[in-house]
Amino acid sequence: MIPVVTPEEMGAVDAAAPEPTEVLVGRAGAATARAALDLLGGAYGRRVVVVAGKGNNGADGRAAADRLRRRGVRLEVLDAADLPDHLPAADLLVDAAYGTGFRGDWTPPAAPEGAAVLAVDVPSGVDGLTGEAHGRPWAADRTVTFAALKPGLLLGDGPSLAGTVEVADIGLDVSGARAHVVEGADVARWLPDRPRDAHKWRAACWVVAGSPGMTGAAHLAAAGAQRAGAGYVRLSTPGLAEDPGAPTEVVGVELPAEGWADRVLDGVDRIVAVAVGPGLGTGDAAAAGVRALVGAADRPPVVVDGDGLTALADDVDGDLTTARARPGHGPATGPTVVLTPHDGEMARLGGEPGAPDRLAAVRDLAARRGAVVLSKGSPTVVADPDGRVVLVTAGDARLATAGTGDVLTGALAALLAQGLAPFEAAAAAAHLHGRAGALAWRRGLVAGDVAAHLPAALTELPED
Ligand SMILES: NC(=O)C1=CN([C@@H]2O[C@H](COP(=O)(O)OP(=O)(O)OC[C@H]3O[C@@H](n4cnc5c(N)ncnc54)[C@H](OP(=O)(O)O)[C@@H]3O)[C@@H](O)[C@H]2O)[C@@H](O)CC1
Ligand SMILES: Nc1ncnc2c1ncn2[C@@H]1O[C@H](COP(=O)(O)OP(=O)(O)O)[C@@H](O)[C@H]1O
Ligand SMILES: [K+]
Repeated sequence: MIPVVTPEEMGAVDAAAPEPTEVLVGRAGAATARAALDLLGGAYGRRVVVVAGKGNNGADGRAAADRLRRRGVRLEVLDAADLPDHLPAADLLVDAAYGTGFRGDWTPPAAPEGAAVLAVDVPSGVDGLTGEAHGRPWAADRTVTFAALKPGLLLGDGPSLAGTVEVADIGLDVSGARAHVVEGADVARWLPDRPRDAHKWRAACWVVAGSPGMTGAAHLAAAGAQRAGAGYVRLSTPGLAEDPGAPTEVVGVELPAEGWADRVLDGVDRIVAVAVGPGLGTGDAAAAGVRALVGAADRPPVVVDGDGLTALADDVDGDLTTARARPGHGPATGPTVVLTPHDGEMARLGGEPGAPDRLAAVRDLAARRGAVVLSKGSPTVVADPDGRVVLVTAGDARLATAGTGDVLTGALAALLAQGLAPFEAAAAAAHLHGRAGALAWRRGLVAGDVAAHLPAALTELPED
């Protein structure tokens, strides 16, 4: 996992550092110079313009300039507060105007024609916390950031202005970071090996989704569960007697349109995880069923999505979502519910989509609900009530097609069924879902393709 530290948290890390700022600036400058040489493909005779501000970000840029000059680079260092209308010609522009201490607005003159742009810590003008661009910052080809990623490099305008991001170790201790970016190696570590004596019931899940005449979401969730490694998938659409369109290997179980939660609770003995909500509808019977199931003291871990989330809107203090799972089902301590809202559902749950500090907003909602919250988007953010947060950057705009959220719900249930704790199951599902989209088609992707490529995403994970 790659640590992610807010500008404010970075201030505390900095204050706790045993070394003086000049030493850290020296290392930051050295890392910047290395990245510059890499971008330039050499040193002697190359032309570099460094735009440096009056704070430590500027100091990093000046330290890099000193090193590059010693290597034979033709250097010009310009004061960010006093720039000409036209910057001199250059092979590389080093953007060291402002870093995490930026405030206000920044609309500099255009970058020199043809010059590559290297941003120091964050592209100047991009808010290190929110990723919001103020003014018209330069779009970097590469950003060298120090000690840890900053949220602003991952959120809002950050990803499109930062280019390729490299984290340079400058000797600061970021082991206390509360947020991380998930990598394939993490997912590989969390996934249990299939035991030699595996049998299908070891990873059985029950998908309760869809409504008569609206079965697509249910099929996609079931397919997501199958392809993310569930041993057995039971599918029920309340009020629907038969569902000939369901995937072949899925076992259909009939549920009445009303009062179905009791029937589910009666039948969950061998079921390790439940998914509820996609396409269920927003009628009273559906909502009552979701509330009764989620609030039951003897249910397996459950992932709630779509209309299931709407049914939980009034459960503002998490009375239902903090119900304990049945002993032996799910983790002995910690949350047993995962909520997977998109921004609209997030608002319905009383969360704050579009909050300036998105990580804090998701963390707050998880704490209030006593549940893991997976906030869908670019990137997806997962928070545990204990304050841990991960960002999943694997997915991209290819996933913006109807039904992909249903696939994610099923995949998440399958990972819960394989024994992952809710926080890790959510993070792993989002990662695999994003990778599945990336491994499928570049254009024309539909949600079923994402399910179909989950095995490829599982297979490409590094050996643990
Ligand atoms: N944290 C660490 O451990 C380490 C951090 N390091 C580096 O330090 C960077 C943070 O440094 P920083 O705190 O000095 O802030 P920085 O981003 O240089 O900007 C603040 C200065 O700019 C000014 N200013 C701001 N906006 C402005 C505007 N629109 N227009 C005009 N002026 C404006 C502001 O002025 P003031 O508001 O005070 O008037 C103040 O003087 C960080 O990103 C990283 O690169 C590394 O060196 C090593 C270890
Ligand atoms: N631009 C994007 N970048 C990354 N992921 C995206 C993007 N747009 C959508 N997604 C992902 O696609 C899925 C959409 O889910 P959801 O909004 O529930 O759609 P649906 O209800 O149609 O299934 C989520 O996993 C979301 O994170
Ligand atoms: K900068």
